[in-house]
Amino acid sequence: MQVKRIIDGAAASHLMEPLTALVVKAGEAILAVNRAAMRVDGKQDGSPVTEADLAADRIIADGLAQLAGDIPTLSEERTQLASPPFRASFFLIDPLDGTKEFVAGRDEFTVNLALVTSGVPLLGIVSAPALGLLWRGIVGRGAERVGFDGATIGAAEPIHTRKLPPLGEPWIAAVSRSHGDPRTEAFIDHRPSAVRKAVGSAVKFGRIAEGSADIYPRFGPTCEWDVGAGYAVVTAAGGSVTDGKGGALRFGERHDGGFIIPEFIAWGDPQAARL
Ligand SMILES: Nc1ncnc2c1ncn2[C@@H]1O[C@H](COP(=O)(O)O)[C@@H](OP(=O)(O)O)[C@H]1O
Ligand SMILES: [Mg+2]
Repeated sequence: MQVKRIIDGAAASHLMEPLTALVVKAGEAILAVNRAAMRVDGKQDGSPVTEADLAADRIIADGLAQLAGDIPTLSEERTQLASPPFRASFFLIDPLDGTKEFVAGRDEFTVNLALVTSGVPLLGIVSAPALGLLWRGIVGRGAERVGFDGATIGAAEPIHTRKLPPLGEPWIAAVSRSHGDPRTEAFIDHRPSAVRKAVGSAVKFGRIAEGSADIYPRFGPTCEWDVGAGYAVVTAAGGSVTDGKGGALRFGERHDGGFIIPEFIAWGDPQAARL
């Protein structure tokens, strides 16, 4: 029987640099694709997939096999190969999050990579290749923002979420540019002084983690690979990510092969979750 590996925070910290290099390499492959000439296919769920999604997925799959081949992986582009539930540690990957942004020629798309242990994201990297910026963190060990140019990775800068501004002062709600929904709108409408900021993909989690946005509510469905890496980064930076009612989220544990997260809220200031 295969021994299932449990990666803790200390072991995860040894993986952070090689995983960062891998995510940056996947981003280079995405940027190398000519968006004007590429083919855009539709997936069964209606979302687009391009050669860039597949190229990034291949690089990450090969890299993870070399780096930690005994840890299972769940990728958006390879769900048929996954065998949930994942009880120990597994990698959770969205090789190109915000494909609609990418196809539309905008810059807010990301490579998301999380290491989940016992149902909870522990390590996360959210990389925005076209912005030359990534956000990364390990829960309990802090979060960082790192600039990069091609394969050259700059110095890491510690980041922290910010406290919710005092009552009456404006605060920023990050919202999807491509997938609005009425319940998210109502949630924000109920909170006075909230200013909406449309941001594509998991860049929203990065903005919460660095303290330039306060809340990212999402009352429409996303998938576990859209959220796992951002969950770890925001939590490591001092925030929290909950279900729509403030309860815990779990990852990789569903038996039915579904990976939908019906709703979640990322909070920069965990105290604000009580608002
Ligand atoms: N109805 C739905 N069901 C599942 N996931 C959805 C969805 N609508 C949007 N998403 C997810 O939201 C992501 C885009 O986020 P945003 O709207 O914040 O830019 C998409 O990621 P992909 O681009 O990787 O497919 C997609 O997976
Ligand atoms: Mg996605």
